[in-house]
Amino acid sequence: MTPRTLSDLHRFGYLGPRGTFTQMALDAWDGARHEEQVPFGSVDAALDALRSAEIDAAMVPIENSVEGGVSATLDALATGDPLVVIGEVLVPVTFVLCARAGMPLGSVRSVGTHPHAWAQVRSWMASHLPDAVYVPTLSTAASAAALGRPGDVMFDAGVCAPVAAANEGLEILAGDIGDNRAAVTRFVLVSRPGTLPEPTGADKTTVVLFQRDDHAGGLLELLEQFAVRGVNMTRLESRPTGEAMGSYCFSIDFEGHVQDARVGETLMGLRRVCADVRFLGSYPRADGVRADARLGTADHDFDAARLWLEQLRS
Ligand SMILES: O=C(O)C(=O)C[C@]1(C(=O)O)C=C[C@@H](O)C=C1
Repeated sequence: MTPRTLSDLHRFGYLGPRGTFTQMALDAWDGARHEEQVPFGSVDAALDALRSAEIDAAMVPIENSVEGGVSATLDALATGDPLVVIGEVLVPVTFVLCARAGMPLGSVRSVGTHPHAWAQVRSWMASHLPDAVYVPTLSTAASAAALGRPGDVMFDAGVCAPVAAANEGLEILAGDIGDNRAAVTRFVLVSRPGTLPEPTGADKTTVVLFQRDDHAGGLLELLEQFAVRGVNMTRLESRPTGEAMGSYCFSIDFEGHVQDARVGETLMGLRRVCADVRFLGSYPRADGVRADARLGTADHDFDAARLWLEQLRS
């Protein structure tokens, strides 16, 4: 397969409709700003379109600093035809409560928004609209779009980004209603295998690990592979495989690029002790933080050790 480069990507899917935080992430991605952007109703729909080559890449949410991992994304990446992460974007999230013109805050009886957004405004809702019924929507902007369409809606107000409310001509009933003002969501740009960004020295790698069997110290065995090679993990989540009660896989992000010796050695170690290792890509970190190799774990340390072994064997 001819490797694709980032400049070969022209059709970008995202969790829509327009005005989602995911679209903001896509706009923040340099290579996508002036390319075709295609909204999808769900993360699954965007990733299915990517797998069937309808689009070249998809921007999807993966992790929020308050609410944690986005299960729909983690599960869709852990199963099905392989996809790879080729970049990440961090977006600060601020929410507004909006409604059609003429709806006073005191009359709001029901609120629609994405479950991740609802979790981030729970305290505000408890103190300002304690009796409001929550109605889940497929994204924050989907709640604004429903309010903006003529006809009946299932809820009186929506929680979304200010831009989504503005797009639909809605009134802001309250601004900046997030319980944590520093909330940030992390988005990943996903593509089909064949696109591997070059190492930058400030990279991350994502994998999903499937254990061989359930035994005492099984997770420790996996973690040791990282520890002994000085590889720092930045996210670790267990997700049910769906096969049986108690059957879990581990979704992990860690510092470094597959081209780094210590990352390569870690992946080989994991491959030996796991039933399966799904490689989900190496890509530049959005925060640009460089990982310093611990003493004895730099590329030249691994080269020197390999040379030494070769000499012993000859
Ligand atoms: O609904 C949106 O606007 C999204 O982009 C999704 C999403 C998420 O899945 O976490 C993104 C950011 C916010 O944390 C809330 C919702």
